[in-house]
Amino acid sequence: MQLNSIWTSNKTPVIATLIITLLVFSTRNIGKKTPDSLGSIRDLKWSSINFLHTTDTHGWYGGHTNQKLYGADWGDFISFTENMRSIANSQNVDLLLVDTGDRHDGNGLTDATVPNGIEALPIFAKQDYDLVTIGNHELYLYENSKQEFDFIVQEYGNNYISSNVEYKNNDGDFEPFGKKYKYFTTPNQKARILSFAFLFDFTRNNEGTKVTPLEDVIKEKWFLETLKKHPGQDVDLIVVFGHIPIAHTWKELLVLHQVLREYYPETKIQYFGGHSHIRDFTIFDSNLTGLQSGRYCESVGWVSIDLSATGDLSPQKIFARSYIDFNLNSFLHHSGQSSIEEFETEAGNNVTRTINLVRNKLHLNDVLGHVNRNYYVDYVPLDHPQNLFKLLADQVLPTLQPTQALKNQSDERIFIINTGSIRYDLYKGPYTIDTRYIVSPFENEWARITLPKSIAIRIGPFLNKAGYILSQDKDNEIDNRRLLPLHQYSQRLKQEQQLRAKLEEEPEKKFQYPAFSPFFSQDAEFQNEASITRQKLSKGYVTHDDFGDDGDDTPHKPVINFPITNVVESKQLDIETGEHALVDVIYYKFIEGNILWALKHIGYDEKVESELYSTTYLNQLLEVFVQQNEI
Ligand SMILES: O=c1ccn([C@@H]2O[C@H](COP(=O)(O)O)[C@@H](O)[C@H]2O)c(=O)[nH]1
Ligand SMILES: [Zn+2]
Ligand SMILES: [Zn+2]
Repeated sequence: MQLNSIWTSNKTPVIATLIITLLVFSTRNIGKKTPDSLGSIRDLKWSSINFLHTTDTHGWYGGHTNQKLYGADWGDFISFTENMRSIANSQNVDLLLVDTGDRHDGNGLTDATVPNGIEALPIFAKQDYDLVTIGNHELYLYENSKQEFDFIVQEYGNNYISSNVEYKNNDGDFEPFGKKYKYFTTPNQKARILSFAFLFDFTRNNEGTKVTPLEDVIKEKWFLETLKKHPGQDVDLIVVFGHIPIAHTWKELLVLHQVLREYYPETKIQYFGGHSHIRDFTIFDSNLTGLQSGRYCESVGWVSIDLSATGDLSPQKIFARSYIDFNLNSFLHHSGQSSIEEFETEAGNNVTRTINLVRNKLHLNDVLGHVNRNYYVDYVPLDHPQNLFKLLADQVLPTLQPTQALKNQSDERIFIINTGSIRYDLYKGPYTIDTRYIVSPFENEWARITLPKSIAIRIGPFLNKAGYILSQDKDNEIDNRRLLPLHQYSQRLKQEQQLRAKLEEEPEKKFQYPAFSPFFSQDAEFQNEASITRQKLSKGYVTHDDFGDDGDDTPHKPVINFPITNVVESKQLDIETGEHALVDVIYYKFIEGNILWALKHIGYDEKVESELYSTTYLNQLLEVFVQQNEI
């Protein structure tokens, strides 16, 4: 495909798109990995410099085996990027690949091994990234940090950047994961790029590592000297890519923005973010935008920047963004290929083969049980019968028994789990070894404290009242942000409110905005008419960002994310006993700091000592439950 036709792609006739789509469907092999929707795909806008971005992959390199919408695997992604690089080279523009961390925890491919990641990281590293950095999931366990330092940093060499995370070497000294920054020239356009990479202010890293908050780094000598060494006239673009949300509500990049603009008042700057698992694009100023590209190999982010654009322009004239669904329909479309044979590359196919071998070796498809219907993290409200937390709280957690004899065991128990410990929906169908890690990969043991009932019942509500952004208690180093899956605070909620408001303001547009979920509206008429207008679309991301709502490469019926609380409780209490009765409070050891923080703020001054309650991980408990019950 000629780049010219891509540049003018907005004018591409619908018929051409349909022909390509039909061709795509008629090719061998592809059906099993492509979504059923025949909806048209919005083209990418290419420019002088272009980026493909992944983040928070969490080991999903085998693709989503039961969701065709995200059915491509890492081998397909490698074929895609090879195709895209060819387009870029043929048009003498640049294409750079960026990843912003979190490669562990969330899929059998990474977590069913000891140490976790030992099979998945070499697969990830087959992708030829230009810029790679670290996420918090590379830092919980020392063994993962060591893999990162010994393997990923070595694999990517000068392309691995971390401006604020360090590793303790054999001499006991801290040295950066990779380089602290990179200044380089792009191969085709010869653009001069200065690049930094930051992790958010993460405090639960293992002792073999060190995270310096961004707010401190920007005062450090090396950082300021680097800015001075590369003044504005020597820099065509600054790229800051990091494991930090790009949302306006997140302070760190705003702080960085102030400093960068002092030194580079007019230089074009692009942020790439991560961690909160959403698609998002934000405008910081007319020459600075941020892109965030979702999670779990559901999305590949795209941003293109016109480096030649000068003058007082709106950011829309300089930057363009897209969120590409991680499937072969999208990959073929954007690479301009009409058949799988043309699209696939040798390197991509080799990686697909390796993934299949590893999945078989790890028995990820082995069936352990069966689930009769879907259970969702947040596509339904917390009290809905198909809410996964409701299933856990009502039925699964009460089956947990202590793994050892405990003194003074109470018949009354309250279980508290942080909702962030559940990573993904539980789908109808076979419950496999893979499912075990997809739903909850963490190997968190359970702790118990015994408290008067009047106190015990206040912990959960107190933690749920603690806000997300403002909940840090620096004195105690407690950060309640960790309790909740961050996408709950995503742009999506804000945007949905905007959409609702829009519907109210412009009732005539009502049916242009489909219902957000089957549970959103009680209005049957709305449901029926909306479903007529969207019958051709599959359910998926509908992203509303600072550039509007046309960023998703594939139009979808939107899903809603209902608000969920920081923690969910399961209570086994006796209404006959009084407020002084002793209750066992059982929680993951992982959130003990938060529990003690809540007790302190509730005003409970007694000394509390926790004991090990159980070594049965939540995913083991769930697995036995699925095997023994019809759910
Ligand atoms: O052992 C653990 C480690 C982490 N969590 C939860 O995970 C999320 C953070 O994941 P991101 O992918 O970085 O967003 C956070 O909510 C932690 O509480 C856990 O539950 N157990
Ligand atoms: Zn993540
Ligand atoms: Zn993260």
